[in-house]
Amino acid sequence: MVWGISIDKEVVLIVVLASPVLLLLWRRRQVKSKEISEFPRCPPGLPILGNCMLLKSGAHRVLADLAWNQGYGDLFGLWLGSIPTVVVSSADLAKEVLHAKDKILANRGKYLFVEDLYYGFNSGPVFSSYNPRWVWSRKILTMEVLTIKRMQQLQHIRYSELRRLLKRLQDSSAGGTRPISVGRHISDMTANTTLLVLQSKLPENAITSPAELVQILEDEAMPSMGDFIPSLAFLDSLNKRRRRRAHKRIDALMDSILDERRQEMAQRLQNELPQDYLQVLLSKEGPMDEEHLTTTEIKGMILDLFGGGVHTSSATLEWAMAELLRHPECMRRLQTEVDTVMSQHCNGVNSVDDVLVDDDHIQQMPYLQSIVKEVMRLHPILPLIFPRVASTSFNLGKYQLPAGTNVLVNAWAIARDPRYWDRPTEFWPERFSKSDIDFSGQHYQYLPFGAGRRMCPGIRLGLSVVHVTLANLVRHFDWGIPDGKSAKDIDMSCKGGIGNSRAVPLLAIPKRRIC
Ligand code: HEM
Repeated sequence: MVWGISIDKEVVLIVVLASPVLLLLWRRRQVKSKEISEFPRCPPGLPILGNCMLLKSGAHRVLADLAWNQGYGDLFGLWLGSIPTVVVSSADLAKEVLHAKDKILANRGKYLFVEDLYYGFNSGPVFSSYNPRWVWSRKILTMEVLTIKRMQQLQHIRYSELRRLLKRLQDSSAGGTRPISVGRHISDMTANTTLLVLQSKLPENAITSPAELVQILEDEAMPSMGDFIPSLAFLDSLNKRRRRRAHKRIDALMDSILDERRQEMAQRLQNELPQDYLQVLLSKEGPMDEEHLTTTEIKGMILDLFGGGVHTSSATLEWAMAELLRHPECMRRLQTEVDTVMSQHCNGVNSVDDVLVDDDHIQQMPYLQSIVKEVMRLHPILPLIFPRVASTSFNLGKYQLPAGTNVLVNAWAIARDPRYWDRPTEFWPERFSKSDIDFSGQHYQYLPFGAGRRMCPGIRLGLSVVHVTLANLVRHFDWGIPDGKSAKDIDMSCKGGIGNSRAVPLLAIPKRRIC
């Protein structure tokens, strides 16, 4: 999910027509805003809607422009309907939000789509409030599910999906003569891989395929007007019905996955069962108490792990391929690094296909690691991280802000800020070769996985998928740009919506390499 609001034109029209009544409500909000002493300066907004229209699409760019070019600076305010919101655009303030005030700001907002499409607040890790149950379930995720050991146990699944991807690229491009949609192929692979690490096999004849599930989450998981102006929630009723229908399909898929495994658990010994995420979670199924996860919580966790794992990795990989196509010198240097490392592992092997680049090889590929860091600097998939919501009043900068304030950290703007980065808008992976900046959430000018207690728990898996897939894509193929186009023609705009995806799908021609 990204912080973009779905606002239909009709809604704006209705708001205008109903403005006399709504103005009364607005006056009440204005009174409330005056009660907050010294709220940071806000850009002008519309009655009732406040600044919602600013966030319609590409919010991170619009907010960066306000901070940098329109004099609003590192900390400014917004009124999203009736919700007081502040936007942070410096590393120091990001540190205050994600480190010093991390506990107060560890809540998520309550969005209608979480009720309709997901399993409600507090059932999955992503949208749960910060509470003891969330702390416990997060511990399960980090200590039992998303561990290095389990990643290693499930490595073979990932590698076999990767082989399938490489074969599909070869086939779909008709042996390197036809352009293919890079992102779609990679997204199919990450969707299959994520479902496989979750539950070891792809559901057969499922009501909803992995690719459809990705599409549903991409289309529907987005805040709507009623989240910010509760009195206008009724205007969202058509979308609500669509989200509920989508939820039914998701729930039927979850039921079939869970039922099948429960049957296996009844028939097989513990050591004969797959060691996947589902097994860890289902082995804790039970009543709502301190030792068990309820069925709804398990479904919520599976959905969040799927949603968290698929799009983030595939969108990052698509950006990476776009940058490499635009910078052939970086592509060549990367291929040389990968070939050099792999030549030490290919003795006696007949074909490049026989050996995949895997996690162990990645350690020996510093340039690959710099490329991935640089791609995530320029194209963080959650450019505003996830909004944090204050559980009590708190101070930020010179302001005392009330409980319920939403805080947006513009990680995209901070990662392009000349105060922290030389040549900030350039793709220049070498910047990381002598730098100690990493993904750990300790460097607040660089936050692709967030920071603090709500930092991404899937960081290891996400990075492994991105590194290993990218290395294999350039090892196995030379990549060309479709006829009549050049590197300059590759559109680098982003679309808004879920994550920071590319607006225009990347087309390229993979030509098999013989090393
Ligand atoms: C390149 C890959 C990935 C990127 C860039 C990424 C990025 C992020 C970011 C920025 C957040 C918000 C952190 C915050 O609020 O401070 C997040 C949260 C989350 N991510 Fe990831 N992620 C990736 C892969 C994964 C994977 C593979 C999984 C699991 C399979 C995953 C599961 C989650 C979950 C469950 C949360 C919510 C954590 C919470 O609220 O406590 N992510 N991710």
